[in-house]
Amino acid sequence: MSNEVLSPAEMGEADRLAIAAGPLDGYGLMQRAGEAVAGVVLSRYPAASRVHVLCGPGNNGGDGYVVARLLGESGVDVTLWVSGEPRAGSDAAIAATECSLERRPLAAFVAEQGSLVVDALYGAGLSKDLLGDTARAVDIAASLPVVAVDLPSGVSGDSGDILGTAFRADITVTFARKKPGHLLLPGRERCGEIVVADIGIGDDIIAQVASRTFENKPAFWLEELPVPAVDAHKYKRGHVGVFSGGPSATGAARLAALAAARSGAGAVTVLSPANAMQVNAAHLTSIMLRKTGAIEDVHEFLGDRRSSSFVLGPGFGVGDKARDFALAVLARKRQEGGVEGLVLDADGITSFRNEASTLFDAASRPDAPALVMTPHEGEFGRLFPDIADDKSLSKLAKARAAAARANATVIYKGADTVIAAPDGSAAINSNGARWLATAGSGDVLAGIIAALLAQGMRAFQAACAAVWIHAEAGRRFGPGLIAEDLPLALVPVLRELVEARQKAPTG
Ligand SMILES: NC(=O)C1=CN([C@@H]2O[C@H](COP(=O)(O)OP(=O)(O)OC[C@H]3O[C@@H](n4cnc5c(N)ncnc54)[C@H](O)[C@@H]3O)[C@@H](O)[C@H]2O)[C@@H](O)CC1
Ligand SMILES: [K+]
Repeated sequence: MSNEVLSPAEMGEADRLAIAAGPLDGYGLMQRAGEAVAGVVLSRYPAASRVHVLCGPGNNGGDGYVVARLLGESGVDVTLWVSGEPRAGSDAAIAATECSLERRPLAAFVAEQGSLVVDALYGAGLSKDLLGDTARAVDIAASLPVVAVDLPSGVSGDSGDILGTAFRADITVTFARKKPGHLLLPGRERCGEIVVADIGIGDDIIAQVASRTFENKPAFWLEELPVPAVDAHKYKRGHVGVFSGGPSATGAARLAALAAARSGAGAVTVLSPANAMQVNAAHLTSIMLRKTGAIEDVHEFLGDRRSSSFVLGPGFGVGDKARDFALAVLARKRQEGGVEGLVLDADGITSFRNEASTLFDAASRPDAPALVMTPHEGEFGRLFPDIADDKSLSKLAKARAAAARANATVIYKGADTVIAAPDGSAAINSNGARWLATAGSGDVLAGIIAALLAQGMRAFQAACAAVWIHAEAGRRFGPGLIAEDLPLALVPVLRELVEARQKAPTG
C-alpha cells in the first residue's frame, strides 16, 4: 500500500531507519531528493529562462543545494539565494560544499518575470513563523511559478496550518509519502500539484514506521466493498432504517434512504412519526415506510425487523426523542443478526451536546452496534468543545481524539474531511469537491454509510468508502449539483468500484 501518510516525525524516523538499513546514507537520500526536484523542474519548465533556488539552513536547504548544482550542471541559469548557514557536519553542509555556485543573501532576493523559484527554505523542520527576509521572498515569489521542496515553506507538515505566511507552489515535490500538511487545509491549497518522489526509502521501511494515518483512496477499502455474489441463491444485502423528522422536515430522511438504497442496501425503511406518514408515503416508492412515533415503536421495529443499520439525525429535530431513539438502537447487540451500526448525523449529534458521555458510554459496550458520527465543524464543537478549542491540535488530531473518546468512528466533515476510528487509525480525504457544499449533501452521505454498514463493511472502512464515493459523485457531477442529484450520481462511481473490486486479486 502506498497511501500511508507520515507525520514529519514519522518521516524523520523513516529516514533514520533507511539510513541504518543502507545502502544510502543521509547525504545519499538528499542526493535522491534533489535529483527528483531537479527532474521535475527540467521536465515541467523547459522554457524557464532562469531558476532562483532559495536555500534555508536545514536539510530542506540541503536538498536545495543539490537542486541548484544539478540544474547548473544541466546548463540552466541558476541563482542561489541563501538564508542561514547549514550546521557544520550536517548533510546540508556537505551539499552546500558540493555546490560551487555563488551564494547571495536571501535579504537581497529579486526575481524577474519569466523565471522560476525553487523553494528549499524550510520543510519538515519548520518551527516558527516566516518573518523578515523569508516573508519578503514569499511576496516576491507570488507572481512567479514555484516548485516547493517537500512542503511550501510556511506550511506545517503536521497540521497544514500556515505559520505567518507561506509560499504558494505550483508543484510540491515530497519524498516517500505525503505528509498531513499536504492534505489538510489550508496547506493543501498551497501545495499545487503534489509529486511523491521515490528516494530509496522502501515499503518495508515505511511499514516499520507503522503510521496510522492514510490518504483516503479506494485501495484502502476496496477489498471490503460489498459486491453481491452472482452465483449465490440468496445474499445478504442488509436492511437500513432511516428515522424521519416531522411533517415539515421529511426530505432529509428520504434523501438518506434513497442514497442507502442506491448504495446497495437490500431494503430500506423510513421510520416516520404518525403525522408525517402521509407526506412520506406520497414520496416513496421502492422504499418502505413504517410508523415510528414513540420509543415503543422503535423497540418493536428493532425486535421484529432486524434492521442492520440506522440513520438518525437528518431533519429529525433536537431533543429527548433523538437521544432515546439513538440509545435504543445502541442498546442492541451487534452479533447474531443484530444491528451493525448507527449513523448519527446533524440533529442526532446536537441532541447529545449536554449528555455526550451517555452516548459515548452506550457506544463503548463491546457488543454494541458501531457508532459512526458525521459532524461538521459546528456539530463537532457541540459534542467535543474542549477538543475543538485546543489550538495545539490539527484537524487530524482533533478527529482522532474525538473518536477515541466517543468510542465511535468520527467523520469530521469539511473540504478536508478526516475520518478517525477509536483505535487511532485515521484517513484524510482528498477528492472532495466544492459542489458538495449544498443542502442535503450530508444526508446522502449518512445514507451511503448506513448501506455499507448494513452490508457488513467494518465501520472505519465503510466511513472512508462512503466519504470517497460521495465526494467522487459530487466531483464528477460538477456545477449545478443539488442533493437530489447525488443518489443517482453514485451509480457510475459504484459501477467502476464494483468492477475494480471484481478484478482485484483478493476479490
Ligand atoms: N536525511 C534526511 O533526514 C532527509 C531530509 N530531507 C529534507 O530535510 C528536510 C527536513 O530537514 P530539517 O529537519 O533540517 O528541517 P528544515 O530544513 O525544514 O528546517 C530546519 C531549520 O530551519 C530552522 N527554522 C525552522 N523554521 C524557521 C523559520 N520560520 N524561520 C527561520 N528558521 C527556521 C530551524 O531552526 C532549523 O535550523 C525535509 O523537509 C526534506 O526536504 C531530504 O533530503 C531527504 C533526506
Ligand atoms: K520548502
